[in-house]
Amino acid sequence: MARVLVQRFIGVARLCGVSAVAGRQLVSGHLAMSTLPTYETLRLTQPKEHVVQVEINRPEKRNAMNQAFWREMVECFNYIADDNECRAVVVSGAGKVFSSGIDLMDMSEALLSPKGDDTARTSWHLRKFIQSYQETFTVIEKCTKPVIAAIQGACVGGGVDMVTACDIRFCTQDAWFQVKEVDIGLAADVGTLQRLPKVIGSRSLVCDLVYTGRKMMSDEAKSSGLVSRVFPDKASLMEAALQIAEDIANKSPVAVQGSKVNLVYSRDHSVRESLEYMATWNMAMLQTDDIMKSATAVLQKKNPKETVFSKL
Ligand SMILES: CCC/C=C/C=C/C(=O)SCCNC(=O)CCNC(=O)[C@H](O)C(C)(C)COP(=O)(O)OP(=O)(O)OC[C@H]1O[C@@H](n2cnc3c(N)ncnc32)[C@H](O)[C@@H]1OP(=O)(O)O
Repeated sequence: MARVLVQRFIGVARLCGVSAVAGRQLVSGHLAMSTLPTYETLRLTQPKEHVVQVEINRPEKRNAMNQAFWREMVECFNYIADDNECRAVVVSGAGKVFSSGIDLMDMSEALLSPKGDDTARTSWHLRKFIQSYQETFTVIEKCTKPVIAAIQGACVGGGVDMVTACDIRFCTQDAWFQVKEVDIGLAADVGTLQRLPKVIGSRSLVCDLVYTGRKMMSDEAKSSGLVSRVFPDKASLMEAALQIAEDIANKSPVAVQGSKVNLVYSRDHSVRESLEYMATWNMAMLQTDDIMKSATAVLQKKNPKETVFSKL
């Protein structure tokens, strides 16, 4: 029976022009890559085919999020969202910590002393400013490519806002997390209060962390579900993060990115609404050639790397 199915799939796959080409496209021993943009605060590299690594690159300031960072993240993720070579993203921090949160020495004047002709106008501008900072992390969620956060050392304030917008979180044993906004006199306003309760199940724990600003160490981060895996050091963390990114990038981008879109949707809607959305989504996406390619590879017990999917 299995053989008949394999032959049937192979027959149809041939008709569809599917070729199970082995290996990746290497150019003189290097992965072929499109030119990645350069930024002041972010370093983009392509460590594996179809994988982009976004590294916050201010290690001497513990990757504090200065004004350039808040702007560049939006540019960077809009670029990645449109880059059909990229199928998975790893975000990380250069040096010994992931991020120390907002740059306390480079906070925008729009935040510290908002201007306007009266209270309404001042508030209006401040609201727009806050929304623009919210977009810095919402772009991670809007980007249909899965984003894996690799966290070492401190992940403070804005760092927590950032990683809660990611799809998968891994950390090192020495990692710690701190929703520190109350300590600088504000309610966290760029994602933590909205996303953290959906990431970790316990509302009591969320309130405990948010109201006290205490540190949560990696073991508690793991037991609460904030991170799914803990590694002894940064080297093993990065290896695992890049490996899972590569595994994801080897699969059908139609299947993976459709899954992300629908997971994000279902987090914010009822099961009934989400099933409706899914049915409408898949009435188009089920017509992809990727199903035939993937099913043929499964039946032939091929390594997923051997199946080549066209760009999305
Ligand atoms: C609309 C607004 C939305 C956004 C809100 C966001 C809010 C937040 O993010 S609240 C959290 C603010 N962050 C902090 O309170 C953390 C402050 N930093 C630390 O606690 C420590 O630096 C840390 C534990 C992260 C690391 O400690 P370590 O001993 O390894 O380094 P340091 O010697 O302290 O720092 C080295 C240099 O980095 C500078 N630096 C560190 N954090 C920040 C920061 N958040 N902003 C600006 N600069 C930072 C520090 O001053 C040192 O610089 P230098 O003296 O020039 O060497």
